[in-house]
Amino acid sequence: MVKKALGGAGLRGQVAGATRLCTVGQDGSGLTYVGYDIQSLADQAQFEEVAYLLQHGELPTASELDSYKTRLAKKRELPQALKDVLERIPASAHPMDVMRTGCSMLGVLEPEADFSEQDDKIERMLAAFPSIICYWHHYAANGKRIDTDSDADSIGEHFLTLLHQSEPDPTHIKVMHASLILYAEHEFNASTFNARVAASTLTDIFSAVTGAIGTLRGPLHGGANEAAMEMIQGFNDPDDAEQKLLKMLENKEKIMGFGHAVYRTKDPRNAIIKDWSRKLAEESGDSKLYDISVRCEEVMWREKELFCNADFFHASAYHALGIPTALFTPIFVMSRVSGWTAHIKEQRENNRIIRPSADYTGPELRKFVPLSER
Ligand SMILES: CC(=O)SCCNC(=O)CCNC(=O)[C@H](O)C(C)(C)COP(=O)(O)OP(=O)(O)OC[C@H]1O[C@@H](n2cnc3c(N)ncnc32)[C@H](O)[C@@H]1OP(=O)(O)O
Ligand SMILES: O=C([O-])CC(=O)C(=O)O
Repeated sequence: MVKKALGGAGLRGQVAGATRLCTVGQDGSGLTYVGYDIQSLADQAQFEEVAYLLQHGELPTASELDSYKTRLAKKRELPQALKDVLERIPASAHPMDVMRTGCSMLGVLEPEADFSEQDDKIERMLAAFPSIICYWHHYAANGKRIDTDSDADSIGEHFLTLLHQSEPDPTHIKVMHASLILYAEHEFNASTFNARVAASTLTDIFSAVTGAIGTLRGPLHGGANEAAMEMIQGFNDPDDAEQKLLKMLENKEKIMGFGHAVYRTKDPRNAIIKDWSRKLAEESGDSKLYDISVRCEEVMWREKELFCNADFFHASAYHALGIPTALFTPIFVMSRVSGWTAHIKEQRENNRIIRPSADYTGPELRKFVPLSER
């Protein structure tokens, strides 16, 4: 008898472990990081406070934050051997492949000898990831070898400084803080679960994060911000967006940036990034993509009761910051590495190898037929 494959249900709703790091979709506490509501964190905190919270379980005091940021700033520079590898990655590569390769190479050059080094390695990845993507971006585009150090006060500012090779607008730095906070952590999403499975084998932290980057890359997960951008750029105006969306829905196409595996009526991160996208549109006097995005949101809710997830309004917001579309998902990596590594630490604290069972759906026992008789 052929049984129904559980995998087809995507393990939806099944509890696969415990975490103190995050709630997703719980009534009354939709999204919290270590007990703090996402709205208050995105409104009031810097990303570094949130990264510290995830790593250490408490918000930092002013002096703890100061020394944390000083340590991170000292870890931005890349070793020459890593720059050499980045220079060999072709300009045609996807930046997520660059992130995956860069993370893996960092683990080759500066391996985690034992778990006592984990906090140092986590800080290294947080600090170095923006440098990795920007170094490759400039070298691949025009052969320019940028300085990967900067005087920036934060990870978001460092990224914008390296990307644009100029001092960022203060509003843009605030958007980066909010965006990195929104993307930092989300319980047992696919990439985090991947990181925990890897960690449960007691592998090193770079291997676990490298796997998570590969998982985040897919358009059903982190890659949706890039895919959403490609879609909305194909719409001329809100009416055109509505017509084309209706056609896509008729053709049963997936609309990127909509829907969620856990949330049923809204993603609490959407209102926050949507608000930033609106402010950026007002500030620049160019509201085309914002207006198109709002119409998409209306049509999707009206037609399918599907709502924007964290990715959808990130597309227009990042575009307004002058960020190339292919770099959208690498920014997600720069942020989510804080959540992945917090989960890796949590897994290591109380570890047992993660090894579920499968419901067998193959043939009954068969007699082996030798090659010559087949
Ligand atoms: C940060 C993040 O990773 S957030 C997620 C980013 N991903 C995307 O934006 C990609 C587009 N969205 C999707 O593919 C899905 O909504 C997922 C992957 C996020 C969640 O998938 P699921 O948990 O399987 O979705 P769910 O069970 O709610 O789907 C219900 C129905 O709505 C449909 N649906 C869900 N999302 C969409 C969408 N974006 N466009 C069109 N239809 C959709 C499903 O196909 C399904 O239809 P069916 O019953 O006829 O098969
Ligand atoms: O939780 C999920 O399945 C996907 C998601 O929104 C995230 O990882 O931020």
